[in-house]
Amino acid sequence: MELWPGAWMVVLLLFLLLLFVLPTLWFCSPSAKYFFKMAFYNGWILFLAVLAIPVCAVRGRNVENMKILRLMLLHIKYLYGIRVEVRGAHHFPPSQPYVVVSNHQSSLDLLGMMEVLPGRCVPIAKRELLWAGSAGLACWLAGVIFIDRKRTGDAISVMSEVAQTLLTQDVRVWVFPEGTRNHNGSMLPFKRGAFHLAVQAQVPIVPIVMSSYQDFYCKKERRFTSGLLFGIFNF
Ligand SMILES: CCCCCCCCCCCCCC(=O)SCCNC(=O)CCNC(=O)[C@H](O)C(C)(C)COP(=O)(O)OP(=O)(O)OC[C@H]1O[C@@H](n2cnc3c(N)ncnc32)[C@H](O)[C@@H]1OP(=O)(O)O
Ligand SMILES: CCCCCCCC/C=C\CCCCCCCC(=O)OC[C@@H](O)COP(=O)(O)O
Repeated sequence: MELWPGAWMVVLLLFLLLLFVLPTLWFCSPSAKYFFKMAFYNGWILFLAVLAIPVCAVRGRNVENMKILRLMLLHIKYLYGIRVEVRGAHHFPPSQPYVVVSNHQSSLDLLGMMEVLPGRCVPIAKRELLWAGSAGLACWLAGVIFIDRKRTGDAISVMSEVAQTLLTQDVRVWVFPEGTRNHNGSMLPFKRGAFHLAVQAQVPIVPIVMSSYQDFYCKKERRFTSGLLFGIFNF
């Protein structure tokens, strides 16, 4: 197929325009910067998941695969200039099943979570994440537990099974008891599942708090800067 001779010129002009417009937006518009950073965050995780899938598939669905995901995600904080400070990590019980409960501000929590994720620990996630392309498959291979939040009965029976698995397969579980992301500076009332789980399995609860992202990230204001710290306090 022959291209119309002026077509190359148009393509070149569009390319130059992009070359000029994108950096201008990046430096002049905090909202555009926010969108680029979030788009790259999701896109990069989807890409990393593509790499992780064949490695994890060797073992099949296995909680040990979570180590692979963790190692693959640890560098993201450097890309975003986020320094993660962990305090009190020694409070993790050394070697026994337990339920970690932590606050949930945004998908950036993944960075803090990966920083401290103990061995053989899997998060409980909303079922929709299973359909998030490569990330969903990687999560499934790493043993992430999916619950359908719209069907309380089903979610409860999944969690009762988890209570058994916790003990028989020496697994730890990470639950966001608020049940959804909440970035308004306070905490939502807790859902009860994590606590039923700990009682049913007779295991301790380990609370973790990630400090507010307000200094460097705010979805409402479309603001996402870098170089600021968030701490994780485990007490
Ligand atoms: C490289 C690629 C990498 C990819 C990334 C990898 C990492 C991915 C990380 C992903 C991170 C993703 C992060 C995410 O996706 S966060 C979103 C998903 N997580 C959650 O929803 C948190 C867990 N939710 C719960 O625990 C809720 O309680 C559930 C969902 C179970 C029900 O919620 P619901 O709102 O419907 O109701 P309710 O809590 O008011 O409870 C209702 C009633 O049921 C009773 N009840 C509850 N539970 C139990 C039980 N177990 N046994 C017996 N009874 C139980 C309870 O006492 C109450 O009864 P009563 O007291 O009023 O009489
Ligand atoms: C081919 C299909 C492409 C689908 C593209 C999907 C894009 C998503 C890509 C990557 C996702 C990265 C994994 C992020 C893990 C954190 C997930 C998360 O934070 O889920 C939110 C959940 O806790 C609460 O959900 P809601 O606040 O109730 O909502």
